[in-house]
Amino acid sequence: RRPQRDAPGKIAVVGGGIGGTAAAYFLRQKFGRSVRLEVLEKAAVGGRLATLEMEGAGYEAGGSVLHPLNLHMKHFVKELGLSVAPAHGSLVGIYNGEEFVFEESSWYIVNLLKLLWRYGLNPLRMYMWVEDILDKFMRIYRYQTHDYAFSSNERLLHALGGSDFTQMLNQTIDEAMQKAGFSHKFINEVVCPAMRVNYGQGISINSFVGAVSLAGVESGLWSVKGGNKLVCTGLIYASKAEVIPGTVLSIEPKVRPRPSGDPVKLYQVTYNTTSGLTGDTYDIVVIAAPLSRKMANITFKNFDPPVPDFPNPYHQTVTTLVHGRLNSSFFGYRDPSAFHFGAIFTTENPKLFINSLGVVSPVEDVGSEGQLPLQSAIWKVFSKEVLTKEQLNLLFSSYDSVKVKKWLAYPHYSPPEKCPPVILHDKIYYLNGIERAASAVEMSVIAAKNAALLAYHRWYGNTDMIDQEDLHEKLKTEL
Ligand SMILES: Cc1cc2nc3c(=O)[nH]c(=O)nc-3n(C[C@H](O)[C@H](O)[C@H](O)COP(=O)(O)OP(=O)(O)OC[C@H]3O[C@@H](n4cnc5c(N)ncnc54)[C@H](O)[C@@H]3O)c2cc1C
Ligand SMILES: CC(C)=CCC/C(C)=C/CC/C(C)=C/CSC[C@H](N)C(=O)O
Repeated sequence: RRPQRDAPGKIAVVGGGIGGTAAAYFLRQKFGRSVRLEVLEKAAVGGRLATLEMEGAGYEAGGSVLHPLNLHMKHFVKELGLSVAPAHGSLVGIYNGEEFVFEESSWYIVNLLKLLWRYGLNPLRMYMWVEDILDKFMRIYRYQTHDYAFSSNERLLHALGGSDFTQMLNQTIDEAMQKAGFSHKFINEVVCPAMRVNYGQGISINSFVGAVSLAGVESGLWSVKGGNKLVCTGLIYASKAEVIPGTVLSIEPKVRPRPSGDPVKLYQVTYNTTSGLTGDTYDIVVIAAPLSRKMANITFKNFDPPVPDFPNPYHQTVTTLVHGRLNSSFFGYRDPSAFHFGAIFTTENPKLFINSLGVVSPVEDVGSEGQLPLQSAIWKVFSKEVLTKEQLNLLFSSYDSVKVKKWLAYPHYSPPEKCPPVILHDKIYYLNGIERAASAVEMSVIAAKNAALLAYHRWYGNTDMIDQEDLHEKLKTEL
């Protein structure tokens, strides 16, 4: 479609994580070569995609695994000439604080029989339940390939799975799975550990993020060779955006006269750099960082009506990398040689001070099978609080190095949830509201593409490309 007006002159993207860098990429794709794109980043490009160095090698410390059906991320890896590394599989044990309630065997048939014996058909039914949700979720790729955009996160979810999807934000994964007939034992012993390993929270999280979390323990997971953050630096390069190191402090609407005399509406973005306070004006602003006082902490000055606050508490998760030997007796194994788990998930137990732990491989070498857990290995521990020396001494019989990264990792989920708006003002778009539905790398990319399409259609007045009803039916007949 031929644009009826000039392209915007300058666009600011606040935040250089996967959401911000993907937004820069899609904005370039839509608005073309002439627009100046600036990505304002207060820390490191990559954001929650980051590695920690240990003994000369890098390990994923934040977002680490991607699903085989995360098609945007797959596309980026291909387009940017990066390589996929399959996540290595290790034997999983589910620990309840007293004993292992499930111990994975290296024999497929043994696992099948154990699962059937303990949980009946629940595991198979869960797989089908998640597949049904994923099937609907995949519709987003078709909509976005055809350039359709949504003005709110709720409308986007509704277009994928109707009111079943939007309702998922109003109930816990516990309620949803109980309603669907899953047993308490299965929910507590299998579903809950998956929520704890992925989101550091139990079965009271909303059922949409719960389903995403269950997808996050399926087989076929992968990561990016060299580190997932390479996608972010690659997207910056591909989008020809300029990264400005600085902390955005405030955004304010301004009206300036054009050379012709007509007024033009712009946004004044003020940011702090190492050389002091500075700023610039932009036609469009895309915010790609969680907006709350403890996170992006941006003041919206002189907006009428005011841009509201979004009370959106984020959950603290601590990643601890430990090079050492696990103390198998802590987990009730007197004979260390019988201990064969490379990943330990946990059920809800107030006595437990960890959510999970697992052997990890360096980002350069992710495809290789993990070391035998008995030998000294690099373990990644997820916990709510920073582990004390005493706790480390309980978990490990010996260790020589420890690295810690404290995150405000993802929303603290507490349904019913309401996602913050995508449109904060005429030409200010916000990506991270989608995290209230589910926080995951691919979710940020989907939100980034949606914001870029929305910004483009609203700039050129293509109202027929926004919030179309029955897209699934309409696109069935369109090739
Ligand atoms: C420990 C952990 C494990 C995870 N594991 C997975 C996983 O395995 N798979 C998965 O899919 N997801 C995972 N996630 C979630 C995933 O990492 C995030 O959902 C995703 O990376 C969010 O990307 P984003 O760009 O939206 O936000 P961010 O990555 O947080 O990017 C926001 C950026 O904005 C910058 N910024 C903030 N405020 C300002 C400001 N005022 N001015 C300028 N810059 C600012 C920040 O420095 C940051 O770089 C995990 C998250 C954590 C913490
Ligand atoms: C968005 C869709 C459809 C799928 C994403 C599934 C996925 C990969 C979910 C994981 C989300 C998450 C926050 C994981 C955190 S921990 C990851 C891993 N277990 C680790 O040990 O680092």
